[in-house]
Amino acid sequence: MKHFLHVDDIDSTASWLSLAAECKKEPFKFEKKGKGKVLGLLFFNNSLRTRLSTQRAAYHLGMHCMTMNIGNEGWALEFEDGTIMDQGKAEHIREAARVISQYCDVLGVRAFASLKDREKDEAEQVLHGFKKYATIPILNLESATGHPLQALADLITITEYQQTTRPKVVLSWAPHPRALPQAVPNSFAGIMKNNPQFDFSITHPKGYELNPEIVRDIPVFHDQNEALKDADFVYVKNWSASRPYGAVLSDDPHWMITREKLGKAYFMHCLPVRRNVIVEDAVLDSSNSLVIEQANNRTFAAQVALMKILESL
Ligand SMILES: NCCC[C@H](NC(=O)CCC(=O)O)C(=O)O
Ligand SMILES: NC(=O)OP(=O)(O)O
Repeated sequence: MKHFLHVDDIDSTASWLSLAAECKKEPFKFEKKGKGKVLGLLFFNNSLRTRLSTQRAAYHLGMHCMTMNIGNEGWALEFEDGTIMDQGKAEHIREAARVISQYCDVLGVRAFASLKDREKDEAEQVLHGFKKYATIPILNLESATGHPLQALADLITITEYQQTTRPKVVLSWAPHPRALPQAVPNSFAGIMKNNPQFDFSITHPKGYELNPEIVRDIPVFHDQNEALKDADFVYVKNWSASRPYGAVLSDDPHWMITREKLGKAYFMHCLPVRRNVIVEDAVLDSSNSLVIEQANNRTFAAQVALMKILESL
């Protein structure tokens, strides 16, 4: 039984990418693989792309899909052990995960970082709670620290559009009015690190350092203009600071991506994106923007991850 929790669960980039291309060319080629199987999708947070693309991927594989906004519609879940449950939490993860495992064959979970309690976020309390107590494989639909399905879709997109063997890919921070998680930039940096064929670097203001275990030798620039020079792909995302944990230290509009800054590069973002805050209209409305193609590749990233899980059952 294989889970898909992290970009490191992609055991061979080449084989996953070629399977994604096969699925994209002929989406129903493997429609017998999931026959009679049920995919459960649990959302503790909002979603457009992840919810619909994963359902679509399940359809391509002949799986039945059940989706629940567990954060709003389910019983409030307790994750701590030994608690006297006389407050707001009605059900313990120990029962909930085992019960769901009787109804589903694979379980997708979306549970963002709280951005309040670093320890709980880094321990992936929700995702790992389901992994520990469910008896079926778990698919990460964006957790506290990672969004591997997004990173896989992004990798598929870059390989489709790259014009040189070693394109320059830059991950750039951009301003946002709210505090957002580091899950997307962590997984994008992680998948780039696992694929050294790309000339990858990161740019962000001081104080927005990503997880040092992921960043390690990746070049980091605090001067965005210097970082973006001659880039082929500019992947843009806001994230909140690591110290103080979850803080918004800067809303400097000079970090917004403009047409002038982008030059000839392709623009990438996982969506949803705030127009004229993260990036100006002229970029999103130009042929340099790959955001719609990235969102399309979410279906095939999910289809490949589900196929790998189904093969392991
Ligand atoms: N799944 C893709 C991104 C999800 C989330 N973005 C957001 O919550 C943006 C919401 C806003 O713009 O208010 C994030 O950054 O991890
Ligand atoms: N990119 C992404 O995960 O989008 P949703 O949050 O809409 O699922």
